[in-house]
Amino acid sequence: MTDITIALSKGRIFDDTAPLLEAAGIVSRDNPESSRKLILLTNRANVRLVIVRASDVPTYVQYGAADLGIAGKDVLLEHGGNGLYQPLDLNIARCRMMVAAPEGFDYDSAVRQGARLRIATKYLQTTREHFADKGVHVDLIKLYGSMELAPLVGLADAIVDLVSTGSTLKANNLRAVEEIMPISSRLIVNQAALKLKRATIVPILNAFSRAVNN
Ligand SMILES: Nc1ncnc2c1ncn2[C@@H]1O[C@H](COP(=O)(O)OP(=O)(O)OP(=O)(O)O)[C@@H](O)[C@H]1O
Ligand SMILES: O=P(O)(O)OC[C@H]1O[C@H](OP(=O)(O)OP(=O)(O)O)[C@H](O)[C@@H]1O
Repeated sequence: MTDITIALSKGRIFDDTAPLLEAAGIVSRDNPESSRKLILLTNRANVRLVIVRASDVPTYVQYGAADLGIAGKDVLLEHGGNGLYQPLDLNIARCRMMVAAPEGFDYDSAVRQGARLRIATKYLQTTREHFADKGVHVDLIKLYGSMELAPLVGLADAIVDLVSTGSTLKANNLRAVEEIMPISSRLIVNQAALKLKRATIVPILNAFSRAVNN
């Protein structure tokens, strides 16, 4: 029996993936919210889940430490996608990558006038590319979270972050001023594993695909 390892982050990705895994006949024996275990066994003796940071999922799959993984498009763009197949958009963890600025900040004028903007973000590659395409000069400030704070304390003029309901922006007197792209999570596969473990992996991919399209 071929062993399969699937890398997932806990929280929204695990929660939204659990029904898809179930459709593929895979049920975790533990809940990562209540367990401190990082390797979770499943009802299938040959399938295990590993729980990693969302932004680490592509790395585990790239190096073959996991055969499959679930990662947001935001994370995949920052990683670059080396060594990965991305066969399926799972349509889960949907949100939008946006530029956001304080309520009073005239973003459109600043861009029109060619001002050099200071942008705080966790998403350096995507942000750099977005503003380069627009021909806007930006100074990027790398943060790892709580981006919404940066414009409030003078660290940046604006941020690039993910927005879903908009309540985090609203709570911090920010508003979305530009959409960069819609985001959802994809199933990713190690390229070598797909060749070597094809007979085990393809039925899992097909079951995910059927569950997503239902
Ligand atoms: N508010 C949101 N609504 C829906 N999907 C979201 C939202 N925020 C993030 N996501 C998506 O879910 C994925 C996982 O988010 P999660 O909050 O679990 O990790 P993270 O905190 O962004 O990453 P890390 O732990 O590596 O810093 C993100 O990569 C993104 O694709
Ligand atoms: O528009 P909203 O529905 O308010 O969602 C947006 C928030 O969601 C994400 O954070 P998350 O909840 O993942 O927190 P984290 O970045 O600290 O993990 C994102 O970084 C925003 O802060």
